Amino acid sequence: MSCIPRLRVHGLRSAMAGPFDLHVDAGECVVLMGKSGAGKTVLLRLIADLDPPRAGVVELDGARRERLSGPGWRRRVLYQPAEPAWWSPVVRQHFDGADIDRVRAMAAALGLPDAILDAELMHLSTGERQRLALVRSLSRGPSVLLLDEPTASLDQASILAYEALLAEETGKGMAILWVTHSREQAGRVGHRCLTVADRALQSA
Ligand SMILES: Nc1ncnc2c1ncn2[C@@H]1O[C@H](COP(=O)(O)OP(=O)(O)OP(=O)(O)O)[C@@H](O)[C@H]1O
Repeated sequence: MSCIPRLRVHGLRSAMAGPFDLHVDAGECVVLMGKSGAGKTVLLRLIADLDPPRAGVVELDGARRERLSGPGWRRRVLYQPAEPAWWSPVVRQHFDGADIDRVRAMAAALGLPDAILDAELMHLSTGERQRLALVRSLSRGPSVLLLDEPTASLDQASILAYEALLAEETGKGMAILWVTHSREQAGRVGHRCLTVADRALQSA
């Protein structure tokens, strides 16, 4: 088995945050916790190359981020914000090019009806949109998924289904960095837990 981590972050900093050093192995789920305003979203956005880093290295399977285009990197290292964006009125329009049978299966696993693909986003609940955001993320086959409080609007049964679907994906090798405020959730899903404070990682 390779000892190169799926995701390696070394000395990553922006003008106002860091340095951050961490790694996530293939098939691993690392939980990020910390007070509101601690810098968790800032870290995920730096890793996804959505905000410009001032220094540091980010590698995917040993290859530096600079070797890929920005969009190419973000397809492999996919950031799912706490409030995911939708750019077309109908759900199905966000799944162009996706394996629609797999999309249907994932939606069903999250308790969403088949007909939801033809629904208008403005008619869906926050929790339905939050579950669809995960289906959309997974349908793109990322190597690393950066999840920012992804289950904040869900009931307990939906949360457990959401976690189970992600456990299947880590079982196939996907790596996850998962921001949550729930200690119970961290205990269920996290192989390891890191804490962010004052816009930097706290040492364990
Ligand atoms: N682009 C920016 N420029 C300046 N300050 C920023 C920027 N983005 C975030 N911040 C600040 O950095 C701090 C950390 O924000 P961040 O969104 O990472 O917090 P968080 O840990 O994700 O909090 P929460 O749990 O509430 O989502 C906050 O004080 C925020 O105002």
